[in-house]
Amino acid sequence: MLIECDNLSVHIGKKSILKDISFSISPKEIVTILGPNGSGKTTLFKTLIGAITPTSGILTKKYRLRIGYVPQRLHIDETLPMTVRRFMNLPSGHSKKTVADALAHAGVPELDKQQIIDLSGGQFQRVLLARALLGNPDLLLLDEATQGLDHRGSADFYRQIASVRKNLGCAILMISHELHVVMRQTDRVICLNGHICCQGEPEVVSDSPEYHALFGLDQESEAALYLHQGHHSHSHLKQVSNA
Ligand SMILES: Nc1ncnc2c1ncn2[C@@H]1O[C@H](COP(=O)(O)OP(=O)(O)OP(=O)(O)O)[C@@H](O)[C@H]1O
Repeated sequence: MLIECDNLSVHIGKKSILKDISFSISPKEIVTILGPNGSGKTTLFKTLIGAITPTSGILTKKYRLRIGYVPQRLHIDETLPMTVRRFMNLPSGHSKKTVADALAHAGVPELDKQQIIDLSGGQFQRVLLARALLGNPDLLLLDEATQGLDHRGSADFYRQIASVRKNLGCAILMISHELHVVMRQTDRVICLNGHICCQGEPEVVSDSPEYHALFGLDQESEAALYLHQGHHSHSHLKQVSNA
């Protein structure tokens, strides 16, 4: 077990933001957090990295757990010329090989001399991913890392994430709005709306009434479309667990 939340609650001022959150992440697992705007996803991430102290409950981390963080977006001043290699060496320097390896794992080995402002959205997200890999994380947190990418760009990015897990063996916890795009690459989904509404394997969650209540029919039909494009059986699925 890398990280475990046991009945975690977070209040900011008098407002309850997260209530009775319990889940754990095992080594090499890919877990996706889904939730509508304002459901507490970012607050949960901030709590996991220690930027917010839970009001109650217990957060347990593996001794010396290394966490890599890929932010939703990062604003770079467009007047500031900066190559990818320089960006990768901020705030602290790394060997040329370490930077090259991280870019290769993120699927963009050729970008090191490029100017940051010339990168496409998808390339920049991969550079942010490479930067998060520099510390050789046990657990990678991705906060809506595909925001602004189209479906194909998002699907490509999630495939890259799956290959990072395969090649580097780190666990991945990511926030996404797109269950239908991410479901092939995720082991487990947690639906959050201040509390955990449901969690389980992606196909089970996408069929669950809790998920439908949270996301409505649009997501339902899109998820069904993606699900039935694949050739798999539903018979082996585990039960969804309700919190
Ligand atoms: N520092 C803060 N002070 C007061 N309220 C806050 C603070 N941070 C978050 N909140 C509130 O907590 C709730 C959850 O916010 P959070 O950013 O965690 O949600 P989210 O699921 O990440 O949303 P989004 O999908 O829009 O990014 C919101 O109602 C937000 O207004």
